[in-house]
Amino acid sequence: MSRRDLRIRVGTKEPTTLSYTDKELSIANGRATQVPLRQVIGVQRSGRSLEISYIGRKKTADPLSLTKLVGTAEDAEDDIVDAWVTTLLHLAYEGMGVKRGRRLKVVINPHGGTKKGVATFNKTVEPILRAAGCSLDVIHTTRPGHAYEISKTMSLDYDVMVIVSGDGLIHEVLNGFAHHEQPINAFRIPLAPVPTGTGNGLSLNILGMADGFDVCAAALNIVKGLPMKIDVLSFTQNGKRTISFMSQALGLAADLDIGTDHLRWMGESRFMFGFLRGLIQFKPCPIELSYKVAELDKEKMFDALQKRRIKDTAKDATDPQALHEPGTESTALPPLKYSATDEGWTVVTEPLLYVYAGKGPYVGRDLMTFPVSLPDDGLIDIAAQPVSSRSDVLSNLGGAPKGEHYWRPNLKYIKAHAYRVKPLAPKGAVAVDGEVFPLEEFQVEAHRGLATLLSPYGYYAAEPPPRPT
Ligand SMILES: Nc1ncnc2c1ncn2[C@@H]1O[C@H](COP(=O)(O)OP(=O)(O)OP(=O)(O)O)[C@@H](O)[C@H]1O
Repeated sequence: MSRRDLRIRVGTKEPTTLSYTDKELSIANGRATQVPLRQVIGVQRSGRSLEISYIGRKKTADPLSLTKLVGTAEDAEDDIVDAWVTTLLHLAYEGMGVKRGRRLKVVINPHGGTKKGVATFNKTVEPILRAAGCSLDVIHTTRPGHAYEISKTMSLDYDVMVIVSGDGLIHEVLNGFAHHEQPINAFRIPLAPVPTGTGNGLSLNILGMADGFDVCAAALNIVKGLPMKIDVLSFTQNGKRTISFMSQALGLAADLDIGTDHLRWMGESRFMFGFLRGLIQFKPCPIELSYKVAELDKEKMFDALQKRRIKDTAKDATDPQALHEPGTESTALPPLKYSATDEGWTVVTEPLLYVYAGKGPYVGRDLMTFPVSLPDDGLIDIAAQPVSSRSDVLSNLGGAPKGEHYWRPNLKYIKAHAYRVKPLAPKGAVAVDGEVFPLEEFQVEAHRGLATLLSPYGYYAAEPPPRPT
């Protein structure tokens, strides 16, 4: 038996042989189960008794869940058991660049989504975090704006900020960080969402469509995810700067978020309802859009995304020096770089039905609005739909869940350093990360790699739509 094998007796059954490689733990008792070491989260040991905790699927089609394998190593000396456990845990944590026993600040919105945040956290998420030896400091929000205050004033000696809610609370937390007395250090604390809201776009972007709503996958990301730097955007209106991490929506796109609040019972379908309602009205949005162009060629943007997904990005992304632009080493929020009077703004002259701008592929379950968005290119993706026919727009909409609208020639897709919007009529609204702002002149620019997420992959997990043949 190699030093990596250990026989334990589980209950009265035949002995189970446990063995590990650098990649996985194998559990064999008649049939063998392989558990990737990334999914092994903890071992409790008392003498020769062991409790091994891991996240897995009981059957292939089952959701992820926490399993605790309890047994006694009857025929091994204490020090053999000790060495076996120590090496296994080392491979499952430090060997993957992950610190054991992360200190977590956990913010839960009891009113997010279907109001199951607290129950879900207590029943499913917390046991995983405890089994992984994390320390928890849990706060339930009591009102809108509470998460903003918490993150604005919190001590920065946490390894992770866990947010149990939807995208609205993430927006609040990032704005709290922006107003923290040490904003740059606050933004260095990685965020890890647990999807219990109505809109969980960030969770989809981190975990992908298959796992994006799986709170066990989210819990595993809290325990084992690696830091991934992301750009955040400054939305500036009337001299006031708001941090936006996901989207700004105008025209038909704003109809998704605005005026559908009373339809929360519909869950995410309310966004589709809003879109269809806007489509029936089919009004161009009364704005002038101008941008500082970085790229207009969809082929090149797609290739850049593919390259990014191939290389081992988690390593690059964890190196803060690689991504922070000069100037962000200071403790203050980076200053704005662009103004209306600069040279080099491109003005869009044709009428637009909607403008959707932001970061991260998914903005919701049925909408992969920015399929080629990169976490840290320092650029804003803009999808602008010129006024064409309803059937054209409907075809684009049909492909939106998988981002297929991206390749349609009648959709303008721009990567920009910054953009500006000037209203041409006094009425309307802009939705910033789902929050309503008046349609008054505003500017948006990107801050490269300013904030941090935990990610299993080191890149956004959305599958971009294939290039049409
Ligand atoms: N205790 C509370 N009572 C009422 N509202 C709260 C409470 N705590 C936080 N909120 C507010 O709930 C809003 C929605 O939160 P969040 O986005 O996380 O959930 P959601 O269900 O996905 O909502 P949305 O669809 O607006 O994104 C936030 O703007 C936040 O300010």
